[in-house]
Amino acid sequence: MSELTIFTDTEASQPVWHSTDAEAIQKRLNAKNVRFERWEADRDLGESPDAETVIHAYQHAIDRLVAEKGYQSWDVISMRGDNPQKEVLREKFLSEHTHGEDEVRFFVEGAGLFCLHLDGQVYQILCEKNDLISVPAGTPHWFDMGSSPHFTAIRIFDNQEGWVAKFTGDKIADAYPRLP
Ligand SMILES: CSCCC(=O)/C(O)=C/O
Ligand SMILES: [Fe+2]
Ligand code: NI
Repeated sequence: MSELTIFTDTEASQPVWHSTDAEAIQKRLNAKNVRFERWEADRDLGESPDAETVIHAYQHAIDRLVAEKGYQSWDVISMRGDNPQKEVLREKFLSEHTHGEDEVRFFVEGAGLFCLHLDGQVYQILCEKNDLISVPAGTPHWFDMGSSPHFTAIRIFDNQEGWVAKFTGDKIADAYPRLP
């Protein structure tokens, strides 16, 4: 179940708001210009799908986003607990960063925790299968995949280069809850 938990950016131990209600989550996020929708991730991808399989299965969803917003490229990130890169990648995404474009992600398997640093607050969104999220360009954020990751997400970019991040150097992520 998707969840949103909101903290102030000065008190990491006491949430100020929490919900698992998709409509309430959407309302809160839309108020911050964050797009959050429940799409349908209903294709059978097998145990450990490669990128081509995922793209092929969800070309209709990619086409819809491209038609809507003119996005230019996409890729697939798929993580499992046995990935030898899991610790390195977890650390990388746990460093607060920004992108020069909206961060558009469609979760087609599993779950991961997006943490947005917005207007003096921290929005922790547990995104799961079926969730489409789009975080505005320039929003400081981090992402936790947990110690035993299990997710597949399609990443849609408004550039030809794909994933480009600017790390803020702020250690704020260290203070906030993470996935087990
Ligand atoms: C579910 S995609 C996570 C990795 C990533 O692309 C990113 O930018 C995290 O902030
Ligand atoms: Fe990011
Ligand atoms: Ni909860």
